[in-house]
Amino acid sequence: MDTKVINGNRSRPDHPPGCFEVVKGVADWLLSRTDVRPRIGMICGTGMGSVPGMINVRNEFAFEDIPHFPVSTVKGHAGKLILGFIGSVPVMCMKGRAHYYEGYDIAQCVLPVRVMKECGVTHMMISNAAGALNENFQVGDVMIMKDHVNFLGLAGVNPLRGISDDRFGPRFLLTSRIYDKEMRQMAKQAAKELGYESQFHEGVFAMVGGPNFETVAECRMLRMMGIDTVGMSTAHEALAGHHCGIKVFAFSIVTNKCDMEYDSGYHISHDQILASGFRMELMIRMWISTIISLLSAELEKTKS
Ligand SMILES: O=P(O)(O)O[C@H]1O[C@H](CO)[C@@H](O)[C@H]1O
Ligand SMILES: Nc1nc2[nH]cnc2c(=O)[nH]1
Repeated sequence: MDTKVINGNRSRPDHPPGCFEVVKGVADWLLSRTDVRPRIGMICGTGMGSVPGMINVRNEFAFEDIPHFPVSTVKGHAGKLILGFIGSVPVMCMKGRAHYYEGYDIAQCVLPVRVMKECGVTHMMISNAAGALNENFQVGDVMIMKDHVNFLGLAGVNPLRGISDDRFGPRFLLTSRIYDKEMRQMAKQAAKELGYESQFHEGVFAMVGGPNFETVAECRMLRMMGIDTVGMSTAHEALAGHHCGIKVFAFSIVTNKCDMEYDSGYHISHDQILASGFRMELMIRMWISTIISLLSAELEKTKS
């Protein structure tokens, strides 16, 4: 595969970014450079930059050095793909992600998820920094995603749009059970074992296009719709993962509350969001390693 193509101009009409040949080519490129055969795929979002520190690293690649990979331009997203082990579990972990608002096609945004699948990933853990709409959520809390409202997907900005290739998954996909029940159960059990229960919730996330934060009217509308947290990532990745048969687990770290009142003097910035995330990293690391040790028994059972 040609690795010298420049990011942002890497697709050809006969090889669109989401096509199977490109995805397989990227997976083969990676697998030929590592001995790790990953089972868990991780996407670490804003504020989770040090979470991959728990990995016993075997190989690390900058996104820009991986053919076709979308490169993150957002502060706090290192743009590194790590292959290694958490305990005895082989993992593939993205330290940062590229977002739709950075200008990528939605199919390019989910290319790493499909590459994970082709590399052997069976379970995925995705994080996002999000604003809380639910009045009971506090900054520093975590919300396990039970479901999502994908505003982009509903409007047709959907990674499943375009030529349908059965090697990924079906044309028409059932999405009422995207977030794996067993993994959510393990995550709740892990929070309980660690004594974190009071900070953990389960709820509904909304993905919006960004990059602006929401108006007061938008926040009120989202809350009226029953949405608990809002962010600018994850739903498309979860959708692509579910589509290709990966078991998906995702969570929001609550980095801010949303602005529900006019003239409230409310202020939020990406730097504040990053700082809120950093404060939660130790807790998240403990929690994730507990989930992975609970998951490792299931992974053993399905070892090829
Ligand atoms: O979704 P992640 O990558 O965690 O990042 C969230 O934080 C950024 C805003 O501060 C946005 O990119 C939003 O999507
Ligand atoms: N859209 C959106 N994304 C976020 N990411 C972190 N906080 C927020 C927020 O309040 N809104």
